[in-house]
Amino acid sequence: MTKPKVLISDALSPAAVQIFKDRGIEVDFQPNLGKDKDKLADIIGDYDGLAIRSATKATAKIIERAKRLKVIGRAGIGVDNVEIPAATAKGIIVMNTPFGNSITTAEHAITMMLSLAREIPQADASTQAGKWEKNRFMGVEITGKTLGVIGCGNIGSIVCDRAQGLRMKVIGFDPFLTEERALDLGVEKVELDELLKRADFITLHTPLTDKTRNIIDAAAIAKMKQGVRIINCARGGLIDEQALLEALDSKHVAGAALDVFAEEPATSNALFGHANVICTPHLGASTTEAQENVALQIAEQMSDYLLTGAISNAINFPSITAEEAPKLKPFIALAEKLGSFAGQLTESSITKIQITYEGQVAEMKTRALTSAVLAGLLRPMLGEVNVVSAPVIAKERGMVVDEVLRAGESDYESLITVAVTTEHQDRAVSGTVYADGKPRLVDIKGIRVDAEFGKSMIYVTNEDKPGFIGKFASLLGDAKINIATFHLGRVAPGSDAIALVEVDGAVPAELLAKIQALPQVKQAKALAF
Ligand SMILES: NC(=O)c1ccc[n+]([C@@H]2O[C@H](COP(=O)([O-])OP(=O)(O)OC[C@H]3O[C@@H](n4cnc5c(N)ncnc54)[C@H](O)[C@@H]3O)[C@@H](O)[C@H]2O)c1
Ligand SMILES: O=C(O)[C@H](O)COP(=O)(O)O
Repeated sequence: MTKPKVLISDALSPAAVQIFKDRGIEVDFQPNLGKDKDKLADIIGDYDGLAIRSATKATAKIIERAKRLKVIGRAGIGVDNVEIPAATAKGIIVMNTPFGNSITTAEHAITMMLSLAREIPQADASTQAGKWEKNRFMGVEITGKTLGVIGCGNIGSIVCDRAQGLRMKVIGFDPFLTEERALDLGVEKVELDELLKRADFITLHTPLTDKTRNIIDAAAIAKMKQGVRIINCARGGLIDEQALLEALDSKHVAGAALDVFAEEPATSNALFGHANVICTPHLGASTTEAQENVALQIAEQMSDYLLTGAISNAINFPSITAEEAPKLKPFIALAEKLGSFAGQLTESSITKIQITYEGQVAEMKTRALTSAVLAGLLRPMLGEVNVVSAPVIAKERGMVVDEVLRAGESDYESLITVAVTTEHQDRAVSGTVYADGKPRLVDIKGIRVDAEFGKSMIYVTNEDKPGFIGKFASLLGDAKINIATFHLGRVAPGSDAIALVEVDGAVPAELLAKIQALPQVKQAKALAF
């Protein structure tokens, strides 16, 4: 067998090079190559593995040229620099190291908060310039102050712990934070508006998703206390930078500490030079310890995959063997989509997930399928959850996951049902795979349907009364949204009904609001698969 060949195109710790060599893998270490996308595109065709940090953008264009690439390994957490659908379409595994730099990044957020409270960078620059401006710098104490943590996952929860050590009162907003987990963390669980209203300091620790983009915008800032200080060591797009600038100018926001920016590398930014802004160039994960951790871990994971086929911490595929793969593949897609369907409809903490496998699918590797359901379910909230970490995350968050296996009890050869219990409601959705290998939705909340999962869909629950379909279709027509497929179902004439409509293109928020306002409509949601 020829030796697999790996390219390291970012500044990983050299520890990774040694691991690859020790495992018998040829390795090419070009720490600055990631910044030169043309050169990367020219040479990527020679490699089986690509190891990166955040500087390399593994775009669809690069992936297209990666003729023999089998694995992209991210030595770190965020994989927003990898076009996952493009990699998945080519069968390239994308893996990360979800925990290796969490402590270091949490420490950076705390450092930024303290620097902000005492204006350390500004005072340092002034002192070293020989100004001795003792009266210019008047800090604030953090003891007894309220810290609002938005996103209490791996990093956020470490920040909560450290802040309590600094005698702060910690309040947290995270839709996936259960009361039990909040109690364990010693955090008061609050809604976002309350956090914005009460916090003296606000720190962000969510992934960048459609739901979190610009979570701190002008409207959110308007709800904050006068003199609030904001820290962002997560992702740039979480803050509307223009709105922040205006709030800093008006002194509504007393200071901001930013490690990440809407556009990176951030060599110019409207916030640069503001007296109350302190910045670092995406240094959250930059400690010797964290870089050793993530480099060693990614090199081991990539070597395992290239040499033995074992998969761990994959974002886009569960751990399965080569023999199992072809049979499982369509059911994995079904499981992820059913989970995603349920996840996109869920707005409060999930307490229980029951997955029932009936017929032939009950004899397959249901653990992998359950992981795929959980990854699909959690991803709309958590962004970078993968099939390996999804069960751990679900457990950590106090979600009970039940698998039920039944041999040949349904009308279908194979049927998967995902039932989700939240603090407020129960919801079940079932699907199957037909002979064409495509996943289908066959039951939603006990209502029979037969629908494929479209890229962009509108899901409506309504009262089965005359007039709804006409009004609904005209709203779409007025918005110039083309209907691709239309599926209706109901419990009984005149009772609860659903409409599941595939449309061409994204669903604008204004259109959704108009659908929601129709008299027969109980709920309208835009879904993406
Ligand atoms: N600055 C850096 O160098 C650096 C280093 C590592 C990670 N990061 C970034 O930090 C962020 C957090 O990483 P992590 O490892 O803690 O991730 P995580 O997945 O463990 O935690 C993210 C948390 O955000 C929560 N969340 C999702 N949507 C939310 C919403 N709308 N409102 C509030 N909470 C929401 C999730 O429930 C989850 O608990 C990520 O964006 C990651 O890419 C940055
Ligand atoms: O997501 C991450 O792990 C961080 O953003 C760190 O990115 P870096 O490896 O480029 O420092």
